[in-house]
Amino acid sequence: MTQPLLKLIDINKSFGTTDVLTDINLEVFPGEVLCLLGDNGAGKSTVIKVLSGFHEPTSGQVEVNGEPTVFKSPRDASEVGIATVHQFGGTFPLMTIGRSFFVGAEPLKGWGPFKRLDTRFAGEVAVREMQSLGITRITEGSRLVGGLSGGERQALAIGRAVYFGANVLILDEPTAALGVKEAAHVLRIIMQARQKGVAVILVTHNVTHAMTVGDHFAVLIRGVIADDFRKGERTREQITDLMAGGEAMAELEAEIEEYQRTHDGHVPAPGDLPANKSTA
Ligand SMILES: Nc1ncnc2c1ncn2[C@@H]1O[C@H](COP(=O)(O)OP(=O)(O)OP(=O)(O)O)[C@@H](O)[C@H]1O
Repeated sequence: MTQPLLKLIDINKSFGTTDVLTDINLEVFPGEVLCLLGDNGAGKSTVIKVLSGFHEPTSGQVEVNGEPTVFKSPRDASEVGIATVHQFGGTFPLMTIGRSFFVGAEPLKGWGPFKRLDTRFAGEVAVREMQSLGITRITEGSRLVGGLSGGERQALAIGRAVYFGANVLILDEPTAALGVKEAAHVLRIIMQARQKGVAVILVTHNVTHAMTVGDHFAVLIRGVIADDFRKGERTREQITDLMAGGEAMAELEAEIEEYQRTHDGHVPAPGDLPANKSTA
């Protein structure tokens, strides 16, 4: 098997006395979609922030292509080809598509003090890259980003990341704010990035979306990987139950342990534990 592009080994992350991630082990290969699933507060964003250089882990090792690597900043992660696209594509509504595509890496034309953005080139490349991801409605690079749909903005951001050489694409809830058709389009784009050999890490609450495009799945509950499996190894119901029930079960287990600790190891009788907080 080829080497993982990116690997997390025994990663722990604490903020002060709060342990947010515990012994996270994950790997992602080229041309593979790894889905990171989990309920609110499970630690998904924190994993992404470790992977993209925003947070240094408290302990553990990140490897890129088998090499131990320390990201001191997001720039370090982006230099090795790790790109993160956030929910709304991280694009600028008042910019043209072309300018937004090249922001920070503007293609210039002219000479010396007369250098200016080559708007035609920028627009052409942006439109071509969006079209290569199946967004054929967009033909003018001079259109404003603010007029694009949510799915089109995602395509612009993903196209940009791939064009600038991303080999690991981290997508943070890319379908969360989209309608059904737009979400399907974004999932298609993810498959296209995967076919280009990009390793995709898809962070989502949506089990259906994950199961549609995922090759490998990790379910986070309270900062721990509660399950790690490949396509076809779990049913949709099993994953949904784990995500919905895992948190409540962990809470109950902690309450029972606490009761036993403070009651000489006795098992709690009915009524001894706090009333059920869940209304589900
Ligand atoms: N800088 C921080 N300082 C203290 N606690 C933090 C910090 N960042 C995150 N946390 C805590 O870590 C836990 C995990 O948060 P995180 O944002 O990673 O979860 P998530 O799975 O991405 O949730 P959501 O789906 O709601 O975005 C939460 O309890 C959060 O309050």
